[in-house]
Amino acid sequence: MSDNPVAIEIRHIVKEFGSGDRLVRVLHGIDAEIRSGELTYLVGESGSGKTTLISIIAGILFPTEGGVTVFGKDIYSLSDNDLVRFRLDTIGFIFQQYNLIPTLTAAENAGVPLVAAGMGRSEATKRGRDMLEKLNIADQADKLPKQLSGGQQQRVAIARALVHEPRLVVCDEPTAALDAKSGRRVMDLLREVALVQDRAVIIVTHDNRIFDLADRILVMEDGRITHDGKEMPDH
Ligand SMILES: Nc1ncnc2c1ncn2[C@@H]1O[C@H](COP(=O)(O)OP(=O)(O)OP(=O)(O)O)[C@@H](O)[C@H]1O
Repeated sequence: MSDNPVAIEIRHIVKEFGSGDRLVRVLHGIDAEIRSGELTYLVGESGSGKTTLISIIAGILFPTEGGVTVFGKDIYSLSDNDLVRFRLDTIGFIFQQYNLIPTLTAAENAGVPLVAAGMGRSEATKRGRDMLEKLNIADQADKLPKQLSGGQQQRVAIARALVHEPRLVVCDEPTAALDAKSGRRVMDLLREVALVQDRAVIIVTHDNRIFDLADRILVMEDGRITHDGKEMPDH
């Protein structure tokens, strides 16, 4: 186990959907710690509960039981408003679908989280542009999403996730749509740009081409964590 400080503490998380006869328990009391300064992967078969767990960690889905502390804040004891604010300030999301706004340029798209947090548009776009520069696509900053390749759109989405310098970055299948080389490049970028001191990155992935790039792998099966280590378990 590494000596890096604990960034996220997950305490006995139970999640149920539905009620009565239709009640399904999807997470069965999960305890785990995610450390800062590490790329932590969450791996498991379809339906094992990965998206449900990261949604709870990211403060977008309330657990049925249990709690989550993110950088010292017990997020489910916050008021709704404080939770929204905490999420905006602290968390960056990268989804498999890029969800770029088609009518905004790349730089404007990258600046969206800053506008959401109250910054003026021109300053937000400038910072969006700076982040695109870090990701080596400054020359695409004034284009609309439809004028960009898939890999370029992916980098705009990454810029958007990182522009407000969130301490926690949550990625759902960030490399699934990419060829092997671009996938590794995205992981290098995440390590370089997102993973500075006091920050944490959680990546949900099925992509065994990038398993060797993890600092830590948590394997989920049927709503439980069944493996926690630097490498995938032997089969
Ligand atoms: N809103 C919901 N209502 C009822 N069941 C749900 C709901 N959301 C998820 N589930 C169920 O919870 C289980 C876990 O789903 P989840 O999306 O977390 O899995 P996953 O590991 O992320 O899967 P995938 O890799 O396919 O995205 C599944 O059986 C799913 O059908």
